[in-house]
Amino acid sequence: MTARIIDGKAVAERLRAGLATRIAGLHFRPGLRVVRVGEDPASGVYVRNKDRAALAAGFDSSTIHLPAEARESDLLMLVENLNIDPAVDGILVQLPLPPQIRPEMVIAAIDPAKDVDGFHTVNAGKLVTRQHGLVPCTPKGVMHLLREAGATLRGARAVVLGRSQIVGRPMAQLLLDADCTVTMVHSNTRDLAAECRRAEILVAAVGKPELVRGDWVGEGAIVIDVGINRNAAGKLVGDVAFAEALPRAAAITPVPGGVGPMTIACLLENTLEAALARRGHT
Ligand SMILES: NC(=O)C1=CN([C@@H]2O[C@H](COP(=O)(O)OP(=O)(O)OC[C@H]3O[C@@H](n4cnc5c(N)ncnc54)[C@H](OP(=O)(O)O)[C@@H]3O)[C@@H](O)[C@H]2O)C=CC1
Ligand SMILES: Nc1nc(=O)c2c([nH]1)NC[C@@H]1CN(c3ccc(C(=O)N[C@@H](CCC(=O)O)C(=O)O)cc3)C=[N+]21
Repeated sequence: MTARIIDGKAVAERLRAGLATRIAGLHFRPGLRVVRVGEDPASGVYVRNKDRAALAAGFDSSTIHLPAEARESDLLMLVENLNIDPAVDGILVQLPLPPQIRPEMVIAAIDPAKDVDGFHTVNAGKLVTRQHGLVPCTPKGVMHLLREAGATLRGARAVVLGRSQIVGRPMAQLLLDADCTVTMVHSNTRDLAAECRRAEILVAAVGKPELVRGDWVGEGAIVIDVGINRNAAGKLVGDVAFAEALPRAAAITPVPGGVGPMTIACLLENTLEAALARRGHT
């Protein structure tokens, strides 16, 4: 068998086109502000991609760039101004931040109703208690891709590799809510390969280039590769050895062109959701 390649770029384009249509029918433009501090080169690419996609879909989007030496209090004051600005529906503070700024303080300062990353404790708490809130973009994008791939979720054995606050944990929660049988594996797991091999749905979010080898992938598994890493040759690769996984998986996402574009599309989806919720639509 050779796996079907799940085209995240195409799915993201369709999602964004749907958002553009909905926004064209509104009497206002949902507002997104992306805050970038310093010059992290990877952030530069993502922030530009977000801005371009947001503007194309009809959002009122802009990036606010603070210098690398900005103090935590400068950023907190900026967040407070965005919180009270009625034109702003979504606030995203690009991570990582420079070392003098504590990310948890900044995330806690964002109005949960404008927290389009879904990182605030209020939104994280809503996710685990199954209340309606803003859901982190990357796991939300993965769920879209699984549905597009025609995956049967109910009762499926899902394995999530990685347990970060922004990807692994919310990912496991969403899979659980979709009635998967979920296993989370991490750096203390004994025999990672064996755990992964049992997965019917395998989501890799570890940040280790090509950690998941071909023989970690069960026959017919659906493999979602969240990782975005540069390998020794400077090439962009995922957490899964793509060529090795291809003959075993039923479907697999590529890197680039898989989960990454979905993260941006879901950021826009969250911004529209936040804009409607703030105006009393549900
Ligand atoms: N496509 C997209 O839109 C996005 C992609 N990413 C990418 O996804 C990847 C993961 O990101 P993120 O979740 O933020 O990363 P973190 O570094 O926050 O978390 C990594 C997780 O993987 C686990 N881990 C690390 N090494 C190993 C190992 N050798 N074996 C088993 N488990 C391991 C860690 O375990 P432990 O908890 O035990 O330390 C941790 O839970 C990165 O490549 C990142 O660039 C991230 C966000 C968005
Ligand atoms: N507050 C915050 N929220 C985030 O969601 C957030 C963040 N900080 N910091 C960094 C990570 C990473 N991230 C990506 C977004 C898009 C692509 C993406 O579009 N990737 C494309 C292109 C990749 C390329 O060519 O470099 C692809 O995979 O095809 C990747 C990664 C969001 N993150």
